[in-house]
Amino acid sequence: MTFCNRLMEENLPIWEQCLNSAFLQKLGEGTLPWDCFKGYIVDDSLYLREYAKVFAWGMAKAEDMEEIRTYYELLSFVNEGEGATRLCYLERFSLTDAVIQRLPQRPENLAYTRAMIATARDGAGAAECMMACLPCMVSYGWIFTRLLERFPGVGDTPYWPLVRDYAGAEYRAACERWAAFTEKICTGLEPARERRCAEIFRACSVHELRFWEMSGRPREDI
Ligand SMILES: Cc1ncc(CN)c(N)n1
Repeated sequence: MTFCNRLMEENLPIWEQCLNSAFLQKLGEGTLPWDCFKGYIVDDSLYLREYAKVFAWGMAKAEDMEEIRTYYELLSFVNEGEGATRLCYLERFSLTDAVIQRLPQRPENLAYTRAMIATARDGAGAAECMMACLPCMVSYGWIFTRLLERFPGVGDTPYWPLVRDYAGAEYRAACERWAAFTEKICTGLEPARERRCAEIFRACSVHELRFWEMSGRPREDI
């Protein structure tokens, strides 16, 4: 089994808990309070801004152009794809990106992005950087594919554009590319560094869970 497949398998119980969170279950059923969804979109837009900085650290420490191009591709996928859906939702909430950029991240969100940025900044190189950002990418692909299987009716809810982004073939193909790149840079790591990488992957999977739990509560400042 590849290193990435092993990490994903080990972290599936945490991703299951994400899928079973009140937020995602209600989203699938179409009963999620609009206020909670609004809070999620705002926090996630702030999260994606901070997430971009993880790649900046990756680029700053890169050893060759292929690595830089990979971070660049990841960043533009996140910015143009995920960012675009969030902008559409913000418009539906009569909010603008400029307004929400001044809002604080909620504590669970801040703890997550701080940990990711510190990992990429202080890590030895690409392996640690990818460990910090991979759970974000691949857990969403896994979760939303299962969500759509469990709740096919989600296609008739206002949450469909979000679900479609992550349950689709394009996102799956992108996750496979990123996992393949990660596999390449993690092949042959010495055991202590491999263990450290597995710890980062797990810690970020737990941060994902905390983010979903947080999203079950509405923000009070919008
Ligand atoms: C918190 C979080 N985690 C993951 C994703 C999907 N890249 C996201 N948009 N937000």
